Amino acid sequence: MSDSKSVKLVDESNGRSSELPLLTGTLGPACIDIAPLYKDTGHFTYDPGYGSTASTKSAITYIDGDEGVLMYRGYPIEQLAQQSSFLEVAYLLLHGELPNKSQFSGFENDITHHTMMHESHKNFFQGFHHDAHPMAMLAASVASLSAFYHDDLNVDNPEDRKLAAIRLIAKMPTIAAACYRYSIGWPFRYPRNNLEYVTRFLHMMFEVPSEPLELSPTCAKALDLLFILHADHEQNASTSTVRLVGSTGANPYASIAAGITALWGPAHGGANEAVLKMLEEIGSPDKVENAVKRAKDKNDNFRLMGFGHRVYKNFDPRAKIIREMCHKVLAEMGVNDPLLDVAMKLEEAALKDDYFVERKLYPNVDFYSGIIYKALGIPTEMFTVMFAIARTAGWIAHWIEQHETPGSRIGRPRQLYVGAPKRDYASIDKR
Ligand SMILES: CC(=O)SCCNC(=O)CCNC(=O)[C@H](O)C(C)(C)COP(=O)(O)OP(=O)(O)OC[C@H]1O[C@@H](n2cnc3c(N)ncnc32)[C@H](O)[C@@H]1OP(=O)(O)O
Ligand SMILES: O=C([O-])CC(=O)C(=O)O
Repeated sequence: MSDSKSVKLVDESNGRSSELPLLTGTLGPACIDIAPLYKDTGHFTYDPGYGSTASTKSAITYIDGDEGVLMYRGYPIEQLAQQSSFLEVAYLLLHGELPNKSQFSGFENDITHHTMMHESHKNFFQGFHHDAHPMAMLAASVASLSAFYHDDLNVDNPEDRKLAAIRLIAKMPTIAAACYRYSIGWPFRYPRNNLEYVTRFLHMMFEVPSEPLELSPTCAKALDLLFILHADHEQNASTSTVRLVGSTGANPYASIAAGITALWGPAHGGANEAVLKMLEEIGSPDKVENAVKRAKDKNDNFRLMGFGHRVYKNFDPRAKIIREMCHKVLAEMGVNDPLLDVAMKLEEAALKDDYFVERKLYPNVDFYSGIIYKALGIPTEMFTVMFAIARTAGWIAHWIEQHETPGSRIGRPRQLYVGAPKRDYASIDKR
């Protein structure tokens, strides 16, 4: 490869070399001339990073990246954020319609029934190093669900798929809280099933024996809102991973565990943890200018975490809602976090800077979420775990949709081979 914008293909049979631009497009007959090894592949599209390839049809989530529009099953995210609850949104993603009262109470009962972790499942945690990252424990723990619920699971049976979805959505907060408590050496808490989804999770996270946990309604509402906003986002890297793994017929727990590992990366869901660390590193509003300067320097690998998006070339609508909630939560909790001043100054500086304006780099969902998590007492290492709890609803909705779609095929992208042409093997003493 000669540089990042083109690829050099050499035909050693005649010594000809050609530069092939790294552009999205179709390698048709013209390619035959450039790359003899492609003669028999005919026609395919080269699209690094899948910038313009739709891998599937889906009826779950719609995004208009130029206008900053996001809808779940046709409902604008702003309306869901204001009027719905995470569990209702999970039902909507799974079933395609909002539930009526009896459907919702049935769904809530099903979820509540499955909140417990198997007692033997807890033993897995003892094998983890005490300072393991909670995302590492979460991924391994969710993958291990395959070892508990395999006997009765037939991925081709709609009832089994539904049960797997309920189990995952129900157990995720329990497993997530266990990851946190193990990391600080506290005993696990059983889920208190008389509580609602979000409050139950906060109790499992923070409750200390014999001390009742005081939770403000703002705290629970803020977390529920964050869960709604993170629940789905069409073919992001982790959801595409779930679908790719799912396309092989792998069980849902294995598929979702793969999604968790994809989410962990700092270019994706891991950005929420990276944002907070970046804001702490910047430290004060007067250091923002230097951070922006560094982010623009192509010789410095520092990027503004929480900025930019593959699809949104306008404000991420979720970031607007979270920013507003961030001010509200901090005000109601009486928290004065200087990191919010750094974040606001950073947003202001980037939005005025030609580099960010020309590239249409705006704050994304991860930019302000960490400041709310921090105010709620969630430790930084748990931020991506929080994202994973919410995204489980979207992941499993996609996994189910994939299995319900007739004619779904195994995911199998092609590659553009840029290696050596055919050559003859030489024995080791002749090399
Ligand atoms: C839940 C989520 O997953 S939301 C995304 C969370 N990730 C982050 O916040 C990490 C920071 N952001 C990024 O790394 C990127 O913007 C991504 C991964 C989100 C999107 O990546 P892509 O769509 O592949 O965009 P790409 O990396 O090609 O960037 C386009 C241009 O903007 C620049 N750019 C993109 N994001 C940033 C950033 N955060 N800071 C500085 N420059 C940036 C790139 O250097 C590139 O510049 P160039 O044209 O001069 O080469
Ligand atoms: O859509 C993406 O690429 C990333 C994202 O915002 C998400 O997964 O929520």
